[in-house]
Amino acid sequence: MTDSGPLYLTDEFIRNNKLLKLDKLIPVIQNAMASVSKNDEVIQPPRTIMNIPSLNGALLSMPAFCKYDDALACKLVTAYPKNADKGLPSVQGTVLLFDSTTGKVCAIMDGIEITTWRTAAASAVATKYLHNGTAVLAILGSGTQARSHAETLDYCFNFQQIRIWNHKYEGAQTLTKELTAKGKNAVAYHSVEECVQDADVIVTATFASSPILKGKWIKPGAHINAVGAGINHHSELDVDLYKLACVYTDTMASAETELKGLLEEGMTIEEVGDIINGTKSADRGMITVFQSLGMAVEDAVSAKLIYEEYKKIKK
Ligand SMILES: NC(=O)C1=CN([C@@H]2O[C@H](COP(=O)(O)OP(=O)(O)OC[C@H]3O[C@@H](n4cnc5c(N)ncnc54)[C@H](OP(=O)(O)O)[C@@H]3O)[C@@H](O)[C@H]2O)C=CC1
Ligand SMILES: O=C([O-])C1=[NH+]CCC1
Repeated sequence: MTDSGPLYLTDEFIRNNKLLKLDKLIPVIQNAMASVSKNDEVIQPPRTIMNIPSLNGALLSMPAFCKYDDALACKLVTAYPKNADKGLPSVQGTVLLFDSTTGKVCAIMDGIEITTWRTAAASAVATKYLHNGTAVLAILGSGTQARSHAETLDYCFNFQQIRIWNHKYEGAQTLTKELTAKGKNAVAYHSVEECVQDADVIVTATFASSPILKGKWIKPGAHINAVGAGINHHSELDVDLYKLACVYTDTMASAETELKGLLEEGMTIEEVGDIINGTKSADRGMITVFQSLGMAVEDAVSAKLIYEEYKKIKK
């Protein structure tokens, strides 16, 4: 019996062949988020987060099975915040996609495209279910996630203005110029307070290890997608903001360990999936926070989507 081994898809191939288009990815991610909040549809053990303090890096292992999409996969992903100094992405990884009936590896994929777009798609889904307005989008950070969030959220909501703040102003200017070149009304800000004033939707996508966003700056009813995962998952927003807001996440199973600090403060956290499924209703009018942790099942269904799209172009 001959076996040519698993398919290998690079980030470049996935990007160049448009195997992860937003019109297909967003519904797939929405289904995954909804499935997590239903019994029996997703198997997703808490991920292993191995911090390596001496190297200022981390390695995460993220396996998942989604019955709905028949997607069995495992992502290994690293986060090295200082990689920009070396001209490398901070978050890199590999996703193994398995045949769920035999356990055979059917594809090995680079994980940057998957992580970049599935994270923004999850924020777009959360925003769809929790927001109250879409005139002004404010993004804190100007890296990979800031870019994918600008594109994905604008694709979904067509904002009148996109504001960018970065701890180094040049980063905000660069991303603003890129967005302006694409015909967007984009503005770079020196101050976070001014950037988020009266914003309807805010994204935090930085490696900040102490709070950069304060509750007192946010207008009532604004929605925040808190994406950054520096030293821990809730370092970008100050505690007062969490206290003011209704807080949602992607999976409570991870929140119980990764958001332990917030839960110990007595905060209630709900899954966005329950809102999608209609089993709970959103608190419209309140400030809402989607604390994105990132889920293995998002990687699994994205890898499955890429594999199916690849089979179409190879026919
Ligand atoms: N929730 C999820 O599912 C996922 C979360 N993430 C997290 O999202 C965040 C952004 O990732 P990504 O865009 O890939 O990384 P990038 O390195 O591409 O971007 C990081 C951004 O954070 C800024 N930054 C770095 N250090 C600080 C600091 N101390 N204070 C404030 N800003 C800072 C950088 O600015 P500059 O470059 O100018 O220094 C840059 O704008 C990370 O925390 C990452 O772990 C990533 C993937 C998935
Ligand atoms: O979910 C994910 O892939 C990640 N979360 C933080 C860094 C990478």
